[in-house]
Amino acid sequence: MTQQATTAEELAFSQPFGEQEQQILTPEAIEFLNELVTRFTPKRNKLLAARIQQQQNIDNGQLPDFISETDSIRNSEWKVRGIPQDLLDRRVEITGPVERKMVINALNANVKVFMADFEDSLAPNWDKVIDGQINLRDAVDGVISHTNEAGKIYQLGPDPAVLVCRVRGLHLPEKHVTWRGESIPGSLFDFALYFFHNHKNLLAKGSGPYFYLPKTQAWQEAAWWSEVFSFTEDRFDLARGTIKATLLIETLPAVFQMDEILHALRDHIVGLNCGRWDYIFSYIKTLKNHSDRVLPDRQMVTMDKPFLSAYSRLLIKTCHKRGAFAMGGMAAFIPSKDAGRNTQVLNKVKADKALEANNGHDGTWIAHPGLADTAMAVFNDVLGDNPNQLFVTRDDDAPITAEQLLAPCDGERTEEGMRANIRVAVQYIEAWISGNGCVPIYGLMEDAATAEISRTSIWQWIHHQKTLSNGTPVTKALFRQMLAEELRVVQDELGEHRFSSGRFDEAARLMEQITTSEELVDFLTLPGYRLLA
Ligand SMILES: CC(=O)SCCNC(=O)CCNC(=O)[C@H](O)C(C)(C)COP(=O)(O)OP(=O)(O)OC[C@H]1O[C@@H](n2cnc3c(N)ncnc32)[C@H](O)[C@@H]1OP(=O)(O)O
Ligand SMILES: O=CC(=O)O
Ligand SMILES: [Mg+2]
Repeated sequence: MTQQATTAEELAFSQPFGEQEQQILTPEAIEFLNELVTRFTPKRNKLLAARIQQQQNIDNGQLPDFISETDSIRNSEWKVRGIPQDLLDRRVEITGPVERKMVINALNANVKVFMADFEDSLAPNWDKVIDGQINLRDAVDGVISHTNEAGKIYQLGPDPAVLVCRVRGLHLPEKHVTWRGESIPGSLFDFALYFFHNHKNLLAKGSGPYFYLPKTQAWQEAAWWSEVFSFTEDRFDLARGTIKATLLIETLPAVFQMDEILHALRDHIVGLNCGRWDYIFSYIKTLKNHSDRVLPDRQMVTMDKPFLSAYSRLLIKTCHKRGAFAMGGMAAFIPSKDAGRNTQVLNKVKADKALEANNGHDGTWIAHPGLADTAMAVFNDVLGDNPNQLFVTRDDDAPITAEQLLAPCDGERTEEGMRANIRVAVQYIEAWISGNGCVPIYGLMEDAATAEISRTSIWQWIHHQKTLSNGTPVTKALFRQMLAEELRVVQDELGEHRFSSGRFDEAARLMEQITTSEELVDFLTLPGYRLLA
């Protein structure tokens, strides 16, 4: 094992370079990473600072709105550069963390695209991000295989899904690599390494370096990505527009800037996606000081609620006007081994996907291969012989207003809802700090986005002194009492062995801190990352 302290100018690596690192962190790859970090980190830091400024305005009473300075972009005619052949039909996309077996299963599923995730579903400990890069490289090379403990061999089938890599959000650092003494942006780490190791082979087989960009809050962030992509294309002598991105509209500020985002990235963008779970989290976070917009129990906040329906319809309208895809999002249900319950799950998924397809979305997300046939059948029905629904312009939809996008969501806040939020958030945090970023809890897929909704809901209910439907005021004391009680419930559910060998004390401590703090903690993954290897 070689200890690699510093390399290429100023990047410093805190981890030893073992066999895995040596495959991915080659001198040439580091040189490219170093160029990106040096060139683009200062601007990224300014963009994060601008988020804080924007949030202060909203905290002081302003509501998010469309921007008047960019009227000309919204009101003029233009289109995005174009969509590559292998992305023209993406009616069902599976998502999942970049673990070896799951990568193979996802690529073999009955889907068009696999979104390989370094973000919401990955707890980015060092080994996992390096391993994830190796897995994706091997998948692109067509040589990925895996043998499980029972001896079952996993290999790629004949017609794997198109690979799209989701890099970490702009806020997430990669703490094992520093530049000028600061952690480098995780997004640049993921982008640089995936691009460097795969672009040639992807292009050689008629695909390309495709990315999903998460948690954007402003069109200037999209412009930053455009600069990163253009710089990379020039650096590797590739034609402008070779790198393609789909950007998640999953923050409240971003929904007001969709035209501007598409425009800023017009050489590279192929579509936007309704990342509904982060969007709901962002609605809570962005409007955290607005007592008239506190959300009810999490399960009440469904895509047919007016503010979410407006979001989906505006995204479709905006994208299709510009020749870009309008991707739907994730139903968090996962298959059940109980046949009766599974029928219910499939019916719920069917209804959710039918709403999206009938709205005009070009495709949708699933969290589990067991949902592929159901989602595919719904989209096949609506799309017919068309590969997508770019022709659905929704011209008859009345203009969608800021008021509709911000509309308060009706529904009860219940004691059971609050207790469920606690159990879900604590179990998720425990999994995350233990290195597992996506887990099934009570029949739902839970990841960083869904867990954020659970923990910020309680913060907001405390902050605005809301009352539960049984008349009990939500206070810090009530939360602390419930946290202790629900930990015992979790202990009973999981059994003594799992509970005592886990990190539930640390998870509960973190949950207590971020729920009772005066200021809302921006992302649970930031304090969580300090507890991750
Ligand atoms: C809000 C958002 O950001 S959504 C996007 C991020 N979230 C995700 O991507 C969720 C991805 N999904 C998952 O991680 C998983 O489905 C979980 C954790 C929710 C459930 O996983 P499990 O408990 O392993 O499910 P289960 O036991 O039913 O899996 C059955 C098989 O399907 C595989 N599988 C399950 N989900 C996936 C997936 N998303 N991709 C590929 N394979 C999968 C399992 O690996 C397992 O394979 P095997 O039979 O060969 O061993
Ligand atoms: O990333 C997707 C989401 O729903 O959040
Ligand atoms: Mg998300």
